[in-house]
Amino acid sequence: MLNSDINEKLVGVACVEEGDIVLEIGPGTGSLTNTLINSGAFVLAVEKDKHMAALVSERFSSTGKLKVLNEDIVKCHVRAHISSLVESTKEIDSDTRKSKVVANIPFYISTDVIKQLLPMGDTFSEVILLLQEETALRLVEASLRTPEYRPINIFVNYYSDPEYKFKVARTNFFPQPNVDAAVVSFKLKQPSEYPEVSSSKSFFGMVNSAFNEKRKMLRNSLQHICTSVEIEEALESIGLLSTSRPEELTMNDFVKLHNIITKV
Ligand SMILES: C[S@@+](CC[C@H](N)C(=O)[O-])C[C@H]1O[C@@H](n2cnc3c(N)ncnc32)[C@H](O)[C@@H]1O
Repeated sequence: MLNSDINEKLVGVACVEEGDIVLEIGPGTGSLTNTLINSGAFVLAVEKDKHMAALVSERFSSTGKLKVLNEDIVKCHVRAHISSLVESTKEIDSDTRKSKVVANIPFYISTDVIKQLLPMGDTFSEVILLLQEETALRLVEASLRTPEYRPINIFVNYYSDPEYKFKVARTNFFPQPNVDAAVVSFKLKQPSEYPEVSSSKSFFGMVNSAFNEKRKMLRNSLQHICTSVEIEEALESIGLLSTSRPEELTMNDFVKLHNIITKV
């Protein structure tokens, strides 16, 4: 369970307003749920544990502000559930409003949740997560030419504008974990704002191939797409060295490279 001051700060970062629809993941006994409901939100909570789901549902049943799905978030059809909720809240203009995600997630599903939710800019305006601090720093602050720089950084920047909000010391949790946490906000891009690539599948396929052989130069690791000479020419045409390795390219560099080498 999380200290109530931190719940307040977490909800404050999300600027939750009366009538907002908020997805919460793993509500447990409902301490964050309580703060969300008190801020005027309607909460869709996805809780894997049957007993916890029943408990939290019962706790807030009189408010009419909580719907609990007893499901694994990773397998849940989030988009369909949110859009039917938006449809059913008649007084709200469903064309203009966007739902949010505010969650103290189980740390072990962080990567799966990020991969699942960040491409949902058509459904959510913002995803605010309490993550393990190390994960938060790796996702938001990993710099070029460091071992922490990975395909997930390209993924995060492709779909969102991430921001590290604040650290949450382990003493704010009960029971106390062995690690500190941090709150990160991911402002989701609308699908029309995604970098222009012919296919996101082909783009991330190229990024993953590049990082699979991280120590190799791109002119060697991407030879399944085109010849090494063509890769060298493409790199030089976007102002990079022909000997570049994946950790030297920003997300925009990868986009430019992809758009050239998939056309040759
Ligand atoms: C509040 S979270 C834990 C948060 C804390 N940051 C941590 O990692 O220990 C714990 C809740 O998430 C639920 N949970 C765990 N995995 C889940 C999943 N895949 N989908 C939905 N709920 C899940 C658990 O049943 C539990 O009630």
